Amino acid sequence: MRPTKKLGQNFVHDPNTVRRIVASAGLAESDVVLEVGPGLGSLTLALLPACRAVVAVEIDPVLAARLPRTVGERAPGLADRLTVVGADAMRISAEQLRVAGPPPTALVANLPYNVAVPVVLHLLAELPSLAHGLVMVQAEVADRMAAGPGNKVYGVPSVKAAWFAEMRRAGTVPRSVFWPVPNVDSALVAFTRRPAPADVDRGAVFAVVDAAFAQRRKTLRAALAGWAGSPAEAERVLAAAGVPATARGEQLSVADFARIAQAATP
Ligand SMILES: C[S@@+](CC[C@H](N)C(=O)[O-])C[C@H]1O[C@@H](n2cnc3c(N)ncnc32)[C@H](O)[C@@H]1O
Repeated sequence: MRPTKKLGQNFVHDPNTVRRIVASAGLAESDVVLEVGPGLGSLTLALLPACRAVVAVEIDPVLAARLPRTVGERAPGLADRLTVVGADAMRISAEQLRVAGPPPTALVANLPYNVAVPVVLHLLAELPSLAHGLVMVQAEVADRMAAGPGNKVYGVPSVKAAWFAEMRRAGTVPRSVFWPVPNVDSALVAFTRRPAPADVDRGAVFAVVDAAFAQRRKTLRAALAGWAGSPAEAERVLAAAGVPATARGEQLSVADFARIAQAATP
């Protein structure tokens, strides 16, 4: 096969890395694992003995068609634990996965790098059954996903990820374990879902986050003026939320953003 860059096809050929990913994922025997982008199946083969079932979502029809055969040849005793769904993980619905079997409880994936953040956010939003997981992503993306307020790489992905789960870095992975070798290093991010930080519409909170970081260097009074309708209204909402109007988005936690959205909700 010829790997395509567009689909982020860099395959892990190192058995130690694959074992490390599975060990770091902290799977229980009862877990149903959602694997995004199984590719040639190296991670899939290591996941199957460690959990109850694997649902593998692969966008590339050639790879999706080939995977059951690979598992049938390499791990015939475990082949009935695998379901392959040929689909785009960024758009997949809970309903599409429901027909594939029991709801997935864990996400474990070596993600296609160009869409890693939107895939993780989409799956956490769409599948409330996902309680924990471990993903391999580009090292800089891992930093951003796990960053807290005040960190220089804290931004939209950090806050949105924190809405759904506690995210933490779980080690780095050298580029040499991939074929073809990518021009970036990778890192692991582990997560555990947590209750939503507030009883407020997620879309409303994310709209505040997008507005606050669209003009990162500005104070919230200025950055949120367009979102609120005017600088005065932004100031009123911020005061009601107990957030200083002179603060910047990069200083706020997801709970602060939730309070701002709540204060703006009639
Ligand atoms: C980085 S490779 C990982 C392959 C394999 N898991 C491994 O570790 O060797 C990413 C995989 O995701 C697939 N992929 C890319 N975009 C996708 C999408 N939107 N939905 C599902 N799979 C996707 C690619 O075809 C590729 O197989």
